[in-house]
Parts: sequence; structure tokens; C-alpha cells
Amino acid sequence: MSIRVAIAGPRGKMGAEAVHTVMKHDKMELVAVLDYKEVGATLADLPMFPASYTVPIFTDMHELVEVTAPDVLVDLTNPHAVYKHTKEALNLSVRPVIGTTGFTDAQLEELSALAKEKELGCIIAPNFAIGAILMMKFAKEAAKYLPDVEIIEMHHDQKLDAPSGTGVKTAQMIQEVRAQKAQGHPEEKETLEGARGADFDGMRIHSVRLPGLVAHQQVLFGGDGQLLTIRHDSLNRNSFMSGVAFCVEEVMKMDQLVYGLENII
Ligand SMILES: NC(=O)C1=CN([C@@H]2O[C@H](COP(=O)(O)OP(=O)(O)OC[C@H]3O[C@@H](n4cnc5c(N)ncnc54)[C@H](OP(=O)(O)O)[C@@H]3O)[C@@H](O)[C@H]2O)C=CC1
Ligand SMILES: O=C(O)C1=N[C@H](C(=O)O)C[C@H](O)C1
Repeated sequence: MSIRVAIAGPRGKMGAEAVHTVMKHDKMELVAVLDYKEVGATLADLPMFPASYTVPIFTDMHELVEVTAPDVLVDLTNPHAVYKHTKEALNLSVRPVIGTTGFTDAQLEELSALAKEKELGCIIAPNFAIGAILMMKFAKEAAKYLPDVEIIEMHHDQKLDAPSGTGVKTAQMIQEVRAQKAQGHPEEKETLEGARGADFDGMRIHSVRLPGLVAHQQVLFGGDGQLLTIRHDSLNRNSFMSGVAFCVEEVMKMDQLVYGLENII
């Protein structure tokens, strides 16, 4: 039996790519998409999709679920919409697979409790690319030995959240193994605010936004007379799609929320 999938954010860079991925997948059926404005009756009305994509577009999650009964909601929208979508999906017994970034810790905790109460799988994946997951795992390992760390994440200039979800997740994973320490000179002073980046438990995260970039991150470790750099580059959005498909299949087997693909690969 096919997994019935709905996608929120189908006109976006990631959403459109995910639409093609699910349409092509032999174990999935794209039953609906969710937009927030009236853009057409089906995907075939949108210029970026072929006429054969007669998948209905909804602007209301309750109606979408009532009419098309999806098993999974894939959300690729923005930090303002995603929390509401995830909560609504869980309350309607639809399993969320969330790629959208920008959750607060409190939101993650609340959604985790809700998924547990509903005994529903839910995956919140700050990064779907296997190379990025490996970068984070390798960075966590390196931090055991080299606790002086700076994260430099680099993205296209249309990105709404900073630091990136991947940058935050990397810092959280490193925090699990790194003895807390403030980096740099104890008396260092910024003569221009923000020059030293964001402070995450003493580690620094720097966000670069430029046209031409897609999604890139390097984690720099400094030690006596040596520097280790772990770097990952997503060169296009196809890099995320095998992760999206993997999560849609995995979430059907789960009964709780998982934050980060490193916990299930
Ligand atoms: N986990 C991962 O591996 C990855 C995650 N991301 C994350 O995915 C998200 C989307 O990224 P990207 O595709 O580049 O962004 P885009 O801005 O290209 O796409 C977002 C889309 O969502 C639409 N949208 C906004 N609000 C709603 C809503 N309430 N309901 C339905 N649709 C809505 C937007 O419409 P409009 O333009 O009209 O506002 C837009 O079409 C971001 O949070 C990004 O960080 C990105 C890449 C990989
Ligand atoms: O907005 C993006 O493009 C990306 N967002 C995710 C993030 O915030 O980490 C994943 C990837 O870096 C691309």
C-alpha cells in the first residue's frame, strides 16, 4: 500500500523538489498540498508543475485531512508557519516530517510531548542531506578532543532564520560531549557588535548570507599548532531528497518525535 503524503509549501524551492520526489516514488502517493493563499485548484494550475500533476491544493489543514486523509505531512514552509502546522497535523493524527527550521526549544519540547501522547511518529530534521548528518557526527567526535570550536554556516540570501537549523543542531550535538568553556581571550571586546558571532555555550556560530550559495557549513576546531576543518556543501536541493523520502517511510514505523536524522540512520 502506498503512503499517502501531503506537502506544505509546494511553491517553495524545497517544496517543489519534494513534490517531484513524492510524485516519482513508487511507494508514495501525493494526495494533497497545503498553501496559505489561493493559488489554484490543483498543482497543474501552477507554472512550475506539469499538467499531469492534478493534486488538489488546500489552504486549510483540517479540510485537507478530512478530504484526502494523508498518512504523512511534509512541511517545507517557514519558521512562522511550521509550529502551527506540526501541531495541527499531530492533533489530526497525521505524522509530520518537518524540514522547516527555526523551532524554539520550548516548541520542540511541546511537540515531543504531543507526539508521545498521541503515540505518533514525528521527524523534525534540520538537515535531510546524509553528508550534513555525517559532518555533524564527525564534528561531535572531534569536539571530544578539540573543544575550541567555531561554526561557520553559509546560505543563500533568501533564508529567513539565522543561525541555520543545521548550525544550531551541530552546536547542540557538540555540547553533549564538550566541556563547557568560553572561547577566545577572556578580555576580548567587540568593537563592532556581532563581530564574534552568536554565543552558544561558549562556542561561536557565524552566519553568512550571499546570493550564489545554497547550503554550506564548516566546523573549525583549533588546537596547539593545528586546525581541523570539517566541511559539507549542498550544491542543489536534490541533495536533501533521499532524506525526505527516507523520513516519510521511517515516520510510519515510529510512535514518538525524533529531532535530527542522526538518531535514526
Ligand atoms: N531540513 C532540510 O534539509 C532543509 C530545510 N530547509 C528549510 O525548509 C524551509 C523552506 O525552505 P525553502 O524551500 O528554501 O524556502 P522557500 O521560501 O523557497 O519556500 C517556502 C514556501 O512556503 C510557502 N509558505 C509560507 N507560509 C506558508 C504556509 N503557512 N502554508 C503553506 N506554505 C507556506 C512560501 O510561500 P510564499 O513564497 O508565497 O511566502 C514558499 O512557497 C526553510 O525553513 C529552510 O530552512 C531548506 C533546505 C533543506
Ligand atoms: O534554508 C536552507 O536553505 C536550509 N536550511 C536548513 C538549515 O537551516 O539548516 C538546512 C540546509 O542548511 C538548507
